[in-house]
Amino acid sequence: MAMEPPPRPSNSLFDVYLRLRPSHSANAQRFLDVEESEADNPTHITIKPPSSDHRKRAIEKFAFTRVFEEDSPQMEIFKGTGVVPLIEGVLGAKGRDGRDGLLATLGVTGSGKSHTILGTKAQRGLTQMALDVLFQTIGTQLVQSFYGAPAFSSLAATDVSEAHMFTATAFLDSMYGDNQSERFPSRAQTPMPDCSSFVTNPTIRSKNIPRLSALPQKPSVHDMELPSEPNAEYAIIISMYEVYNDRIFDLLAGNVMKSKNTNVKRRALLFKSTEQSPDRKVVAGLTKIICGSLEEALMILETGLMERKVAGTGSNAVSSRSHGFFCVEVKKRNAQRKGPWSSGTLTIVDLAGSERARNAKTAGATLAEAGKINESLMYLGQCMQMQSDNQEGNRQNIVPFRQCKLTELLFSNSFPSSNSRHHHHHQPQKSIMIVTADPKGDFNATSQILRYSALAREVTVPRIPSTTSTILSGTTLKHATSSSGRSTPSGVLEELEHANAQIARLTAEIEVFALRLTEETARRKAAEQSWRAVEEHVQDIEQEIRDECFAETEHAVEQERRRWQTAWDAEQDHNEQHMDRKIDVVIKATKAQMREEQGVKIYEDPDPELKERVEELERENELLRAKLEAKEREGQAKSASPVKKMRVLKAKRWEDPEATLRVGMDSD
Ligand SMILES: Nc1ncnc2c1ncn2[C@@H]1O[C@H](COP(=O)(O)OP(=O)(O)OP(=O)(O)O)[C@@H](O)[C@H]1O
Repeated sequence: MAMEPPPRPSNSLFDVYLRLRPSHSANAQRFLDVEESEADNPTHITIKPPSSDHRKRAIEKFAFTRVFEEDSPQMEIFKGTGVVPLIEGVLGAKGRDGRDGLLATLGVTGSGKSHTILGTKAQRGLTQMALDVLFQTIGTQLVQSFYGAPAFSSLAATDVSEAHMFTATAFLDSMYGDNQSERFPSRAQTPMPDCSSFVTNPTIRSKNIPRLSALPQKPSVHDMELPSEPNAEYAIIISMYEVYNDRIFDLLAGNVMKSKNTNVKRRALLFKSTEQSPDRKVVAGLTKIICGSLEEALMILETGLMERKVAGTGSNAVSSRSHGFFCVEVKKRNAQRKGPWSSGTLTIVDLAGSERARNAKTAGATLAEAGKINESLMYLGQCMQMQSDNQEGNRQNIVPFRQCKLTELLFSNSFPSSNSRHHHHHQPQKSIMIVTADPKGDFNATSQILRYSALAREVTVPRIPSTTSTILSGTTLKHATSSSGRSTPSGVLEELEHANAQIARLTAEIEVFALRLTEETARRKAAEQSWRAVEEHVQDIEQEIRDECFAETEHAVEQERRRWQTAWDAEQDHNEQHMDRKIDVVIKATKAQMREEQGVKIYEDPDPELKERVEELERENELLRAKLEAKEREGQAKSASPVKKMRVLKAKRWEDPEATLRVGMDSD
């Protein structure tokens, strides 16, 4: 790749900075050098494989937006990497939406990512400085955000991500217990709210409470106030999550810290489009905290970091195994007219350290984890390479950011959505990547990161000093060179020299080819992997479609069956009725015929009146029988003989009028 002049206009979507850290090991060999620059700030570095590695001699040169050397303090990084313009973008121009900003650090484990972005016990990182500048700029224009304040409900209503929204005071109270809120007074002077979704666990209180006084105050940014809109009111909403094994976990839900159990099952969140945000994906269901002061925001940050650390101790206490996301939403609206809130988000990302799986003395789950980290960083590398190719203006490649959660979260806001007519007001996100490196650290891991993150790269192979000339320079033999081709000593030497030069050139070429081959192999593997991922995705989609089609067909078949059944039943009824009518007609016709032909008396079905009459007679009969029995009992009592009694009963035998009818019908 030809070397490009690197300092690109800062309005490009993606800037990549390199920060070198002072090395621990004084004796280790340095493999990275910063090139002197004619401009004020260096932009190029070269790396040479350590001399212990005899096989490789290629020198690689990389270009960055700017290179910060070992002695650069935090403040220089803050001012020199464009974080301040990023914050200005998030605040937005007058009357306009803010522009989303992304600040991320990338580097080998231990190269200084967390040091840069989150600071140390003694020094603040870029995150704390950025928060300070934000709160300082907004000053008294920050809204009252307590429960019941008009701003609180309107902010909660504006959220499109199905978030659980809390005020900082309520959140901190729920995390650390009673009365803690007095220690971090909100500008809003929040009354004690009802915060039912958090259950205070008194056992974890005192130990974990981050102490504000213990947090570093330096470097100070008190002289860095940015312009704000005079008649606007602002709100600052913070959320934090981590991406671990390609799954998203809320860092402010307090799951791990509250249960004390580091293996507590955490619910993964989805990155999806919601009902209120159909054209833009968001992390749905996060805990979001409305902050009333810088102190509150810092406490929230510490709380989320603690959760990340505690959740991570199960696997590795030292290195960050997850990608940490810290999001600051800045909302703005007219203070008098109120109206809708506009919004811009600053996302700060502490990426997991890249390391070679075989270097990590880990096994099982942790190894799989390392695999996931490397995989997601590899996808990130692909995206960054394509992005930088695109920015060079050569080609317009599609950046394959949908390959994993990490790249999706980092890049999906960087491009206009395919459905751009819906959110034309969203400017693409501006991103800053700070690559950290130890110039005396792990050569292989560092060079890999530099290769895919640099804005431009060039490989050269230095000429090897010819062995002949080395021999010659060490001897007193100084023959005149001969080009005649005769086998004079000087002619042989010349040929030898020539051959050696060719060997050196070919060796150099082989080396460049070997390097290219390694890269191409890595690219092929990456392409194969993404191909497999796409295939799996396609299979999933196919299965989904099959399932859907199956369900639909089942439904349609069932509906059709029911419709058919109803029709069949109706048809049956109709047929039966028809048949009955036919039988009636036949019976009537037959009867009429018989009457005509044979003069036979035909008994008709008893008509209803006759039936009533029969029933009446039956009842009467019943009555009479009862009377009769009564009389007989009376007679018995007067000592009539039993035989005589029987005779009386037989003589009185009652006749069933229907029997007569039945006889008539039988003969029908
Ligand atoms: N520029 C620097 N100046 C001084 N000390 C530094 C610098 N960068 C890093 N360090 C120190 O080196 C150690 C490791 O750095 P850090 O934790 O930031 O690495 P990391 O890249 O975040 O690692 P991991 O991927 O494991 O999280 C820390 O003690 C940190 O303070």
